[in-house]
Amino acid sequence: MEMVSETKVWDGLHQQFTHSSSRCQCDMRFAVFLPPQASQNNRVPVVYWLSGLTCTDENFMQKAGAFRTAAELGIAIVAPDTSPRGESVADDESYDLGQGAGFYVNATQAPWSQHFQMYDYITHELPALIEANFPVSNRKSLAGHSMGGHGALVIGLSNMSQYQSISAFSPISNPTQCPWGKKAFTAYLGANQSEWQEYDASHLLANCHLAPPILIDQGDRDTFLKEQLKPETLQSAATKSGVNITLRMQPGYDHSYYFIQTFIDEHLRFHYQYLRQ
Ligand SMILES: N[C@@H](CCC(=O)N[C@@H](CSC=O)C(=O)NCC(=O)O)C(=O)O
Repeated sequence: MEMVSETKVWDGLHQQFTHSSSRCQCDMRFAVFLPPQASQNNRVPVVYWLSGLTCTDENFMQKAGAFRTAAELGIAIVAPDTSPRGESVADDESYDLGQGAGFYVNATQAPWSQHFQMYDYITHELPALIEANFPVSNRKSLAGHSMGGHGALVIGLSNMSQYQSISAFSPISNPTQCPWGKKAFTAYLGANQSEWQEYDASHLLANCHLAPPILIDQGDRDTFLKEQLKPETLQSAATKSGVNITLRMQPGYDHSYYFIQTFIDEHLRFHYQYLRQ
């Protein structure tokens, strides 16, 4: 691991790193916020934040305003990049495919499959790296926005014993049935749509009987709401399986980090209930 930056904030530390990823076969970048309570004698729990399309490790850390409450509660935050990157990594000229748009899946199709293994990277490689190198415990939760909300729901619902809780802002809730998801899944997973289901939160939720606590916030003035996000499908899936989720429609809010900034404290306090021991 190589440190790229270190900055004191709210008595804690914001740090950025690059490291060589065995799963993605390239250098990957992530950011960490360590609260002041973190030390080798006091390992703190972690919220993994998964960002949306076009984001890097920096969008959430710079725009969400999460550090004051994370420092108060003693929660570390890890924000990975949203895809592999680099000149030797496959890309597409559109903003919703390729670099910056990894969709948290393990790609099976050329040219993506060599590096785009984001599901395994987020689920296995990154937590192992974080737990080996930082003063954190193995108690962890997932949160994310839009494409990252999809990632948080899919990874949390598929690995329930690993995560204490899941939250999402404006998640892509039914990616097999929306334009962003169809485009990405066709490219990364191929044309056989039965291979897509394991990465669709609505499908996973409809077919499970138990889930970690789930909180979702969605702005009703989000321009992506009807065509791309479809939270009503997630609610129907939860109703079908009898799993309880909290889905809050927030009047007047859009898809931006202004919305995330408004409710991030509530999401951190939600996770804290389940992360503290
Ligand atoms: N056309 C826009 C679309 C990109 C966008 O809105 N990205 C969101 C996530 S959308 C779903 O995953 C985002 O978080 N942007 C970064 C930010 O800091 O706001 C565009 O090209 O920007």
